[in-house]
Amino acid sequence: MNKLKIAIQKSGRLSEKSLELLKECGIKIPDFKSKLKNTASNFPLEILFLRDDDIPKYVEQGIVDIGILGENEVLEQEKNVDLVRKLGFANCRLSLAIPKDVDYPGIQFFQNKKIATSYPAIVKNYFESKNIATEIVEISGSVEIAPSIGLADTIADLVSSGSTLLHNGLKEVEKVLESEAVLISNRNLPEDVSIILESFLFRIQAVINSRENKYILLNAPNESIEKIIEVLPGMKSPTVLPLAKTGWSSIHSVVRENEFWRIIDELKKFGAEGILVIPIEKMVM
Ligand SMILES: Nc1ncnc2c1ncn2[C@@H]1O[C@H](COP(=O)(O)OP(=O)(O)OP(=O)(O)O)[C@@H](O)[C@H]1O
Ligand SMILES: O=P(O)(O)OC[C@H]1O[C@H](OP(=O)(O)OP(=O)(O)O)[C@H](O)[C@@H]1O
Ligand SMILES: [Mg+2]
Repeated sequence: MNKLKIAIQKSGRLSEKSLELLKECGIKIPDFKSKLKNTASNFPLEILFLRDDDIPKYVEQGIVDIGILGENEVLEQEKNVDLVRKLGFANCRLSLAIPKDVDYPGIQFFQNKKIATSYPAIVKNYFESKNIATEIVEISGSVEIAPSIGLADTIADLVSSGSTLLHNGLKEVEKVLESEAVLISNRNLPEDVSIILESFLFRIQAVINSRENKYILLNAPNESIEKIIEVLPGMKSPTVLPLAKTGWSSIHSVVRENEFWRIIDELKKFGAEGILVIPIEKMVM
């Protein structure tokens, strides 16, 4: 039987979360730390552990069928691959930063400036679209050091918490793009491999749904049930069960993680009590 071949980052910002995703999809990889190529024991998947920069090329050439890496790297390399789906981790942005004591009047500041970056193609396209002439200095890491050693006037690099910029005397002035981990695929997958990919994506969807949602249980006076149901969407509609105490019911539903606190406040207003919120292991819609 044919296998789906996936490339994930060997070590770095994406590796742990990529492996965690496979694990939550129920895929077992024996002895994964010591082998750069491995086979899952319970799913037709072969895993290659690579430098993230090499993944787009391998996917384009069909050496692997799919890969997990940062959207920033996919955009930079402009390879012929399909971006299949976003994965909701390794969220960051590619931003322009300048020395913190320098005034920033607006994007024209960058006219004729030297910009150090590991993302020359993205930065070049960005400034070309704005008709601003710049000189790009390509470096592969420790980009934030460039202005302080006279290598460039400014930088374009990935930012998440902003602490690297802060510790290197820089301030963020423009966001070029937002990025997160994505799954990319070769454009000409054989039929049997596409079928395995579909089944893998189905599992990923269930895992991501479960991460984005919580199961909620609460008790409410019967006269509030209608109002409470209005704020609790549920997968179809909430489950309502009578409690032993007359005039009261237990309501069960699913809420989105990012709406959770707003919903809780409304529920309390309608007299909800004993609210329990439980993580969901897997969620198939
Ligand atoms: N501070 C951050 N917060 C969140 N995500 C980040 C951050 N920095 C980088 N990333 C994401 O993680 C990806 C991998 O980053 P990492 O620093 O591990 O890459 P690398 O040094 O090029 O690794 P490799 O050794 O595999 O070439 C980046 O392309 C980006 O998508
Ligand atoms: O805004 P922050 O939370 O400080 O994160 C930003 C830093 O993270 C990334 O580097 P990383 O630590 O992955 O090192 P590397 O570039 O050497 O791989 C990025 O290149 C920035 O330097
Ligand atoms: Mg790399």
